[in-house]
Amino acid sequence: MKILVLNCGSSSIKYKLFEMESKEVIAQGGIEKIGMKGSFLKLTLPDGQKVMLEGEILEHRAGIEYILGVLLSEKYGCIKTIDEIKAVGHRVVHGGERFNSSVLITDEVIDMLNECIELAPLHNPPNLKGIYAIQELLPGTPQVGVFDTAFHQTMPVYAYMYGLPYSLYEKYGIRRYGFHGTSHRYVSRRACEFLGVPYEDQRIITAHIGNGGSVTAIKNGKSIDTSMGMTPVEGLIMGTRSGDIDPGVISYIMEKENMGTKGISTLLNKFSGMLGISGVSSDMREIEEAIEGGNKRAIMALKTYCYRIKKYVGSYAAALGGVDILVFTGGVGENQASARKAVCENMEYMGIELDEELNDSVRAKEVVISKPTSKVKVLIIPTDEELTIAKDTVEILNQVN
Ligand SMILES: Nc1ncnc2c1ncn2[C@@H]1O[C@H](COP(=O)(O)OP(=O)(O)O)[C@@H](O)[C@H]1O
Ligand SMILES: CC(=O)OP(=O)(O)O
Ligand SMILES: [Mg+2]
Repeated sequence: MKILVLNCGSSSIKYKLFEMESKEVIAQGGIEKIGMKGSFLKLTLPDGQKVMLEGEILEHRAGIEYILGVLLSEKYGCIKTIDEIKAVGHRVVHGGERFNSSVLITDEVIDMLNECIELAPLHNPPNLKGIYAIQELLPGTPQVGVFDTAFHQTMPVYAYMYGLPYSLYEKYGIRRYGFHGTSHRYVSRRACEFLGVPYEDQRIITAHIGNGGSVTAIKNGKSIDTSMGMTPVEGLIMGTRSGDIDPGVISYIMEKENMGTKGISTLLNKFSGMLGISGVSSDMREIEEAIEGGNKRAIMALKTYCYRIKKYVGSYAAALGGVDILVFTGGVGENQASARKAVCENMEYMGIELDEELNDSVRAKEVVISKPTSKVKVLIIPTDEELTIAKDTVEILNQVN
């Protein structure tokens, strides 16, 4: 059975087509710069080769049509007819309090997703565009929504409530929701399978550090706290997002710089984080290059970045009453040894003993990187949000059929 997974962002669409019997990815790629000059589709061929196909892709529907065309094409395709795609699974960023697990997309669900737009004005509209496009282009094909927020719906009230007037929670749903749930769920479970321990009685901290990043505390298989909040800007310092700051700073900047709400939101989401501190880039590889060249601000940015992750690990150890497993994932977590080392440094008191040599020599594979004597097992688990979405999609199809 073939399942198409879509991750529709504001200017991009990532896709993977899975053959579920073998869990194999039979086609993958992404469209970037939708609605801008120079939009293109980049696909990875089965032999790993990358191909760029340029095209005027003005909106999401056209993008998905383009993707389906490529999947069917003689040159780069892998299916003969469109109905080989049995279902489509979508990454949906914000499910509010309405969704604590993946769902079959119905008209009622679409109405609820529209209600969640206010909570995630940047993320949910493109997700919905992807759903509408499939309704039109593949009519009758079941669609499943897999939410970033769903896994964190188990957080206790004292972890998700802000210190604000309660009426704002009642009126607008202002509370902490958390994101990257699909990734935290997948890597925490995989880590337990890999170690051969029961998921249901472990205290786990997962650090998903990519472009966006979040840390989650998982107790007995349930998320009990996570570093992102009502929006994905809270918590860690990220590629371009500020993470935690004193809320007083916001009104101060707005006043001093004569900035409106749009301006401050763009500043915190797009021009802050590693990019803002270093002045070099939001991309960790470019930061590393600058550090090698002795760039002081890049060095400071990386220290600040790692220190924030370390503080979350420490606070979640407190929330969990101890830690059994610490997992690193995401582009940085999987690949950058120096960040993992900085996070784990001087944490022996907590039972974290990193095998530094091993940590330096491994990347992007499932591996234990702590010493055998370490009380906390530290692991790298490459995340696979798309496979998780595809599996959820099959599970839901089986439930409704
Ligand atoms: N080999 C590497 N070494 C260091 N950082 C890397 C490496 N590969 C990827 N990264 C970093 O991972 C980040 C992107 O992570 P990823 O999880 O792919 O992002 P996204 O949140 O967009 O899915 C970038 O900062 C990138 O520089
Ligand atoms: C929700 C979110 O922050 O996602 P990403 O890190 O992929 O931008
Ligand atoms: Mg990612």
